[in-house]
Amino acid sequence: MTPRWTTAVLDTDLPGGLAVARGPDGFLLDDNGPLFPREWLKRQDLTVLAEHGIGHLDGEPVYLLELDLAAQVEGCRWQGLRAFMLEGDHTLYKVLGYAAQIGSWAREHRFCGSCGRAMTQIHLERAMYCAPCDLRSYPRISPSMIVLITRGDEVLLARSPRFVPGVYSTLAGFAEPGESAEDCLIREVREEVQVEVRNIQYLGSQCWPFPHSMMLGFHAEYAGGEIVPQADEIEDAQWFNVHHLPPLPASRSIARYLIDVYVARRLGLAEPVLPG
Ligand SMILES: NC(=O)c1ccc[n+]([C@@H]2O[C@H](COP(=O)([O-])OP(=O)(O)OC[C@H]3O[C@@H](n4cnc5c(N)ncnc54)[C@H](O)[C@@H]3O)[C@@H](O)[C@H]2O)c1
Ligand SMILES: [Mg+2]
Ligand SMILES: [Zn+2]
Repeated sequence: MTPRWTTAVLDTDLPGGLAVARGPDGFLLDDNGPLFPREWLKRQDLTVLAEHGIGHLDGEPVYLLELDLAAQVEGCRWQGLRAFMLEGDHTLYKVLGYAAQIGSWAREHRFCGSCGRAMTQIHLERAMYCAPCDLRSYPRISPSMIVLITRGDEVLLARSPRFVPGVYSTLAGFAEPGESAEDCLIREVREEVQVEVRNIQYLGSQCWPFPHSMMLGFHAEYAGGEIVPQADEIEDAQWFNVHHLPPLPASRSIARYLIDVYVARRLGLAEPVLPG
């Protein structure tokens, strides 16, 4: 089956297509959603920092207008990416997640990180270029490990002070230079709860565009230690029985998938599918 959405670097000199506008408050939206005829959108009073051709949705070229300010457009409002993740068409969320990552990269790479001069877009390549330094800057992706630790019928879940009240999730953390995925996982688990793990199994990955994580999801068995939550980062961490789970993360997140897979295996239910 042909996918509905494919990314591509499109020529911004060509006319036509659809476009999304992204500003400090998220994406512009009207009753038809966040995709507008591009020529119409460009006639609105918007301060465009950068324009990028980002791909094809149902065969139509899609462009991104990255804005400096959130303008008022009649009949339209602004909505953050998280709201698109939580509900609505998943393919549309994928388009917007990609647009958000390209938008923040374009915004943050207007100037060369080495010499400070203005950079230019390389034609038909997703890279910004500084000629004097011969430096290319590509979109930033941050590998992050996420792990469900289990002990028989129990799963180790924690909450960060940033979470919605009551919600508990799996442990996660960013890879540091010099680490393998497994090194990072073991370090993060030690830092966040002072627990040791074994039998690390990779389950799958997910793009998490908040702002640019690539989540690598694992299952690990408990190997030892008493839970000691990391000050400031972890508000609470506990073992929960699979029959008595607390409120869990959003159903489209890989955190939720890791929990649902284990619960399904434990209870002999059908396994869930990881949303891409
Ligand atoms: N998709 C999911 O289900 C899911 C669930 C949980 C966490 N996450 C994501 O996983 C990522 C990591 O989780 P965390 O917040 O617990 O990370 P973490 O445990 O590494 O702690 C966050 C800290 O890491 C540092 N940091 C921030 N950005 C960084 C980067 N790009 N590289 C290295 N260090 C960085 C900062 O000091 C920040 O305070 C976040 O993007 C988070 O949103 C996704
Ligand atoms: Mg963490
Ligand atoms: Zn330079």
